[in-house]
Amino acid sequence: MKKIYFIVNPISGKGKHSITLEYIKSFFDESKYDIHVLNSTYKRHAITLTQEALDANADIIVACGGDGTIHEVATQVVDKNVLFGIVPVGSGNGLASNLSIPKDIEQAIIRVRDGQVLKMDVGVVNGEYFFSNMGFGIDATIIDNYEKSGKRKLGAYIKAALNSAQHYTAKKMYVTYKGQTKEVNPLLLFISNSNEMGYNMSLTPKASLTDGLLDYLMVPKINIFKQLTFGLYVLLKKTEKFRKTDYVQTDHITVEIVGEQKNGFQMDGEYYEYDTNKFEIKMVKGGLQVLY
Ligand SMILES: Nc1ncnc2c1ncn2[C@@H]1O[C@H](COP(=O)(O)OP(=O)(O)OP(=O)(O)O)[C@@H](O)[C@H]1O
Repeated sequence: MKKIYFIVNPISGKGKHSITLEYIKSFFDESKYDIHVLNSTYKRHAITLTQEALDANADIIVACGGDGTIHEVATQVVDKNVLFGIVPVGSGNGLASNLSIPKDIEQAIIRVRDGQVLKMDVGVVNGEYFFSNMGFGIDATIIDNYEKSGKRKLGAYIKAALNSAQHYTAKKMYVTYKGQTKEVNPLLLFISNSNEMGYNMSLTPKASLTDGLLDYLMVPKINIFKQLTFGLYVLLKKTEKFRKTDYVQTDHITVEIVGEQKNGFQMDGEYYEYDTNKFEIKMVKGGLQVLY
């Protein structure tokens, strides 16, 4: 008998999905599978629910939500003998797209039942896991402003992006990789495991979930016209060809932010603030066994 826990974020995406125990059971043979459904009722609740599933010796734990929910569930199962599944009902669904997991709920549940296992790499920043990407530049500021707005609509996101573009101030940082240290003032300092950010967009099209490497992309603070040009390179998925871009693939990066003691960054699309100015980013190769 296989024990499967589905951890559902009921507000993911537009919150219009309804993944109930009865619905999920209709896909599984009851003599072979013991199915459980747990709904998150507040931010980061999925972490506790995943612990509950682990304590109950789950064989498979499935995150039903967007990249935020995937982050909360997956952090608990890295390097554990549990399979991880995804039913992508978020708004962006970057990681699920990179794994070619269908957006159709029914098809995604069938992947959990019949799919193959991929041992995917996991990023680590100062001991915290991330699965898609993290960043110290304007992406972090946009997410911070968006979260502070308290709204979850696309309009709030666009407003946060415009506001951040106007008021963003680049911080001086020292970045070290492959034995060399560079001083940078980034508009973007983006480190990615996945080749998709969601909405079919990518800053790091060459990234692979299984190459043991992180893709580092740094674009310095540039004027608004050059930013628009860079936007075109993003749409064409050719960011590394933009003249000012520094793009490398490596398994170890350190970032030291000059001047401030408290520093924020985004990780899998959520904003975090740490009481340090030194960050070490590395990988757990093949640390997550994901069904796809
Ligand atoms: N019941 C709840 N009420 C409020 N927030 C919740 C609840 N359950 C989970 N959350 C929080 O909702 C946030 C967003 O979740 P998630 O990433 O799954 O959806 P999304 O933002 O629509 O998708 P994406 O990240 O792909 O754009 C997460 O930070 C999660 O902790």
